Amino acid sequence: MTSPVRPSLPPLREVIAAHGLQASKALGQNFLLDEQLLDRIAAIPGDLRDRPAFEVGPGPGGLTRAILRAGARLVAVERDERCLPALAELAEAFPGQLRVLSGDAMQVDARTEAGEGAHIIANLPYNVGTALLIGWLSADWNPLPWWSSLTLMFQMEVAERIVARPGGDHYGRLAVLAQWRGDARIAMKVHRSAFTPPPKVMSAVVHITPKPAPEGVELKHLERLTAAAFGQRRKMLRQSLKGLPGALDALETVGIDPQRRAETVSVEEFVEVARALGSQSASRSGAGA
Ligand SMILES: C[S@@+](CC[C@H](N)C(=O)[O-])C[C@H]1O[C@@H](n2cnc3c(N)ncnc32)[C@H](O)[C@@H]1O
Repeated sequence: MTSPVRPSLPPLREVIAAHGLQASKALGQNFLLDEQLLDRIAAIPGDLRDRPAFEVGPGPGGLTRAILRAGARLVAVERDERCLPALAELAEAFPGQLRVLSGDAMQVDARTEAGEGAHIIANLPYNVGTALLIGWLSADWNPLPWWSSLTLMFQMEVAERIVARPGGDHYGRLAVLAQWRGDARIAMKVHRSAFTPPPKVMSAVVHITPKPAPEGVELKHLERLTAAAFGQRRKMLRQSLKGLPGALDALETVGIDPQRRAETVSVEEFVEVARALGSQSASRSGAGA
C-alpha cells in the first residue's frame, strides 16, 4: 500500500485568484478554503489509501486535495470548465491519483467511472444535491450497493431530513430512503462563515454507510407506501393509504394501528408494511396468472 503524498500546494485563495474562479451562484458555488477543515471532512469515510473515490463538483479543488492527501484514487466531475486548469495542476501534483471529468454529474455513470467500492465524498451543489443522493440511495443493493460510503455536505435543513427519526417535522420519505438499508448520521456541522462566499444557511456533512437490504422488500413498494403516507402526513394512515391498493390490508397484517399518522411510523415498521404489500401484490399477480 502506498503512503499518501503531501506535495506543497499554493493556498486555495491564490488558486482562485490565479484562475479567475469567482463563485457562480447559478452553479451553487460556495467554496471551502480551510485546509484543516477539508482534511477533517476527507477523514470521515475512514482509510482512503488506494481506495477508489468519487467527488462531485471539485471547483478550485479544496476538498479534492484533501481526498488526494488521504491517498484515494479519485474521479471528480466538474461542470464549470473554468475550474479545469486548476484541477489539471492538482492531477500533476498527485500523479496517477486524479482523473477529472468535465460535465454534469447528473449525466455521469459514477459506478462505471469511479469503480466498485468507491467512497463518494462531496460538497454538493445545492441545486442537484438531493437528486444525486436519491440516485445513489436507489442503486441496486445486492446485498450492498456499489459504493462504500457517502460523505456529503448539504444545507442543514436537508441534512436534518436525511437523518431524522420518527416524531418530528423533518421525518419523511428522505429519512426512510436513507435509513432502511443504511446508517445515516450528521458527522460534522459547518458554519456558514467557513464558505466563500458564505451561504445564507448553515451546512452539515452527512455520513451514510450501507447495510444489507432487508430481505423480501422491494424499493418500489417502500416508495409507493411512503409517497402515499407522507403525501398527507397530517392524516391518519387509514385515510392517507386509502388509494394504495393492498396498503390497508398490509397495515393490518403487520399489526399497525391505522389511526396512526405517517410521522409516528418507524423506518422498520415501514419496511414491514412494504414487505407485506409486496407479498400481497405477488400473490395477486400469481392468482391472475
Ligand atoms: C458547493 S461547490 C463545492 C466546491 C468545492 N468542492 C469546495 O468544497 O470548495 C459545488 C461545486 O459543484 C459544481 N457543480 C454544480 N453543478 C454541477 C453538476 N451538475 N455537475 C458537476 N458539478 C457541478 C460547481 O461548479 C462547484 O464547483
